[in-house]
This record gives sequence, structure tokens and C-alpha cells, in this order.
Amino acid sequence: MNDYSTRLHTAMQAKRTAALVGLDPRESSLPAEFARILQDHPGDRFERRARAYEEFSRRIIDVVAPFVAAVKPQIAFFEDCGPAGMLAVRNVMQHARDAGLIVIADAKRGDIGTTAEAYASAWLAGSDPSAAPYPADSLTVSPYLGSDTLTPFVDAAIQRGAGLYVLVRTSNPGSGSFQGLVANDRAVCDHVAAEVERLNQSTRGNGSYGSVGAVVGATHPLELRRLRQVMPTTPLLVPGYGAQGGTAADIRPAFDGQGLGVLVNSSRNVIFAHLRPPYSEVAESRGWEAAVEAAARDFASEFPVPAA
Ligand SMILES: O=C(O)c1cc(=O)[nH]c(=O)n1[C@@H]1O[C@H](COP(=O)(O)O)[C@@H](O)[C@H]1O
Repeated sequence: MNDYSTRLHTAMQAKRTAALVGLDPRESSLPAEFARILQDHPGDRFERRARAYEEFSRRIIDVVAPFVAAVKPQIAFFEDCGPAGMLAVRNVMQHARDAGLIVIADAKRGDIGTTAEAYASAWLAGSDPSAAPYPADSLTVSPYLGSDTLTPFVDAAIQRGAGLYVLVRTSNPGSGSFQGLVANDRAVCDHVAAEVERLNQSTRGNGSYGSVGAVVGATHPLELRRLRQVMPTTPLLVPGYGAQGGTAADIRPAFDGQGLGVLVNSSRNVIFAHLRPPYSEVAESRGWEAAVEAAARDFASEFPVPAA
């Protein structure tokens, strides 16, 4: 069984990019052709929306799979469709795995130990997609309840060859209100980062990176640099690029010498490329999937990874 970091970095080297496409479907931004499903598909409006999100996400996966290493379904949008949405996201995750992509479930879970065990068991399929009802390779996790509540996730990650991304410094404008508070001369996010690095070491084996990752937003470039120093062997998930204002130059210092150690997320800017220039022109002449393909290619080329 290959551990998460080995699988992730193999995928990044195969696709030669650190780009990750976020699957955040939103009814109001779907291409026009999905109006048919939203109106005519059998079931109530939640079931119809779930059907549209599944079809849209599957087609995004088919378009981007040649260019990126991973996708990150944002569970909130599927949950907002009720039970049909959860079935849809399960199918989307399986479709992505069948396409050879690394799947990060963005569900931001976290709770006391026994409950955390159930969350981990539900989401961390790891190297064997049949090991959990939701076949994710890795999961986003909140550290707010304390270090002991991360342990069940770490144990499951080790057992199943799965990965975690613990929220350290999130990309939203107000993330400093708690994460930036200073205690014992260090910001809370630095304390979390030190703990993530410690937990990560226990999963590391002989590889350069372990399986306990951290989320650090591209919108805080100075913190990103500092936190990379605190977590030198921790794989980073960096959201906030593109639609939230983060740039490639903000993120580059977090990569190691081989172009590894960081996955960069972009959701809206890729999956809804048909809504913004210059890709809207591509959509007009060649359809929305051509626009997504062009946006995914451009995004992937911003974060090149050399072949192994
Ligand atoms: O865990 C995340 O992925 C995440 C953490 C964070 O700090 N900021 C953040 O934007 N995200 C997620 O990353 C995605 C960003 O989407 P775009 O802004 O459209 O690229 C959303 O699904 C967010 O929930």
C-alpha cells in the first residue's frame, strides 16, 4: 500500500503540475445546457439540482483529468441538495478516482475522539476506494477541538494510506480573528502548524513528506512563507489563488526544490471559466467545456512540476 504523499507526488509528477481543480458547483453559474436537467429531471428540486451537479462535475473531471493531478469536491454544495446530493458526490468522487485523479474531500470535519473516528472511517478511503462509503484519498479537517481530536484521523490515515489537510491559516479575510491571536508569544496558527508538523512526522516513513497536510491560504503570502518554515515536511493545500486574489508569485516560495510539497486549488475560475474573459470567448465559439479546458491548461502551466 502506497502512502498518501507518495501517491500524490507521483500524480503531480505524472501530470507535471501542482494544480488542483475544486469542484464547487453552484446552480446560478452552471452552463445554460443544465437548465434542462434543473427543470425536467424527475424528482424534487433538490434531486434535480443534485443530478445537475453530478453531471456537471463528471464532465469537468473528464475535461481536466489530463491536465491536473487532483480534484477537491466541496461537500457543502452537494449537502445543500439533501440525500441525493450526498449520493451524487459519492459518484463524482468515484468517477474522479476512475479517471486516475487524487480526490480531496473538502468537508472540514472535526469532533471529539469517538465521533472523529466515525468521520475518518466515512471519508478516508485512502489507497483502496472501497474502504469507505465516500472514496476520498484525503480530507480537510478542523483542529479547533484540540490535538486529541486529530489523532483518530491520523490513525485512519496511516491505516488506509490516506491523507489529511488540517486548517492552519485559512484564506478568508477574517481568518486572523482567531488564527492570528497570540498566545505564549506565537500566533494560534503557528501553534497549530507546529502540532501538524509533529503529527506529520509520525506518518513520514522514509519519504520527504508525511500524510498530515496543512491548509494555508494564498491570500496571506507572508504567513505562507513563515508557516512553511514551521512545517518543512508537511504537504500544503493552498486555496485562495485566482478568484480570492492570491497569485502564483505569492505561492511559489512554499514549493521545495523539486516543485513538490504544495497543491494549489482553483475552483470558480476553472469550473465556471465560461463566465469570464478571455475564456467566455472560447465558450462562445467552442462551448463551455472548451473554456474549462483552456482555463485548466493555463492554471496547470502556472505551477509546473518536473517529471520524476
Ligand atoms: O479547505 C479549503 O479548501 C479552503 C480553505 C480556505 O482557507 N479557503 C478556501 O477557499 N477553501 C476552499 O477552497 C475553495 C475556493 O474556491 P475558489 O475561491 O472558487 O477558488 C472553496 O471550496 C473553499 O471552501
